[in-house]
Amino acid sequence: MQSVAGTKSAVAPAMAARPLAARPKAVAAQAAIARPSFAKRVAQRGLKASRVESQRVVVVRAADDKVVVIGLAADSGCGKSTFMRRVTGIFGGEPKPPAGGNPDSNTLISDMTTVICLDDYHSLDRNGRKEKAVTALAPEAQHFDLMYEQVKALKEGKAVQKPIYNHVTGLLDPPEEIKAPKILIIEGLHPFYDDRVNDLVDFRIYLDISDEIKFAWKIQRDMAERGHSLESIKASIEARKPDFDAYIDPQKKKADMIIQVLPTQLVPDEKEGKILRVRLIMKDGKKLFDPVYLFDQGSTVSWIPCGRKLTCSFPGIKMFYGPDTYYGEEVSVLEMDGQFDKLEELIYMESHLSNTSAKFYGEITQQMLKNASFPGSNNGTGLFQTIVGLKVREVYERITEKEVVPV
Ligand SMILES: Nc1ncnc2c1ncn2[C@@H]1O[C@H](COP(=O)(O)OP(=O)(O)OP(=O)(O)O)[C@@H](O)[C@H]1O
Ligand SMILES: O=C(CO)[C@H](O)[C@H](O)COP(=O)(O)O
Repeated sequence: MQSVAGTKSAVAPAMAARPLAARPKAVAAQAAIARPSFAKRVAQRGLKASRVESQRVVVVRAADDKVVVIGLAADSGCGKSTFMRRVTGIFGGEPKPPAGGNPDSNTLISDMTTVICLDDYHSLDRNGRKEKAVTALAPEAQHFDLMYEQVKALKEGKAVQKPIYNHVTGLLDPPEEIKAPKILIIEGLHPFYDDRVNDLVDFRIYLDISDEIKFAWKIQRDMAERGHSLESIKASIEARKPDFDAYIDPQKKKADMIIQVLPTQLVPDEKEGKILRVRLIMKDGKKLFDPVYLFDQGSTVSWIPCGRKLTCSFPGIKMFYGPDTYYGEEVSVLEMDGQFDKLEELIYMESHLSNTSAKFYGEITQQMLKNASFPGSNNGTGLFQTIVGLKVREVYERITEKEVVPV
């Protein structure tokens, strides 16, 4: 079966839904010429027409079969797990590892989504990396051929036997069966590194955490929760840095949306990562989603929402929105510096945002309140992760032409 869902020429739903009579005459004429063979193909394969394009008909798989692939790239310890909980929560169901499987599985399955961790495609286990003196970020420590074959197979609706990298033992465990979900999320270090894998991804997200903040979060987790020493955390960050710069960071250029987390500008020399300046960088002109805007699309807006309608203690909140360029591409940027005092008052800010992909007034605030215990819920990380989660839903709906009922 053919699929155009992974290409940039993916069908615009508005066009697909447009009746022939409403289309320009020349296009309708081409459609008439193309119709017999097309109808034959539809009958033979159970396909449906989606677009008539200059003398040829592009056919997509029946909407029921489509697997939408979402990629999330970030370094370790940058909040991927938290982000995934926010995204999958939008689709409902509790994400769980495959039932009855390996207790150290990295996979999370819920009603509509399956999240696979690309660490499972490490070709070298912990000992192998030590022997070859390479980090887990190096391309030679990944099995990109298998990653490509399996993501492709899942996208085609087939089940795969995916390896498991066991983070407890540092070994590669026997594989687990993964069935094709509606939404496949591939998260990890290299979702966009290999062009073949990258081309299979419908929507690309990159979490860009600045060194200072990454360090603060790592200390918080690895010292407090995993008993590592400050020195060992510093050494591990330093050891990974050259490969991070060479292989992981450049992937952000390919992302559709980037969540950039920086130290605040509201408090001079705040380095503990308690108050954050978070930027949502959204590529313009994409067919599968619309960038969010504040007040007026395309304008440059600075806004301090604190006052009678939004309670702010020191240092307050500063919002920014405007057009920009990112590695030579046009983007829209939405920025939030500071943090909320009362999460329920977020509704005030939400009411000034447009193109959020929320299905009802207050959906963002509702999601944020539901996940209030997650890290980052009082700042731009939680807010923008929630918005990106709604964009994942929008992308899914545009590709499949199916509506997701909000949970
Ligand atoms: N938005 C946030 N604000 C504050 N702290 C955060 C935020 N997101 C994550 N953290 C902290 O950073 C640490 C790492 O987060 P998390 O485990 O979600 O990252 P990860 O990318 O999934 O890591 P890994 O790939 O190593 O498993 C956690 O201790 C978490 O509390
Ligand atoms: O970058 C990582 C995860 O994203 C890990 O460092 C990598 O997967 C190796 O894991 P471990 O340190 O458990 O052997």
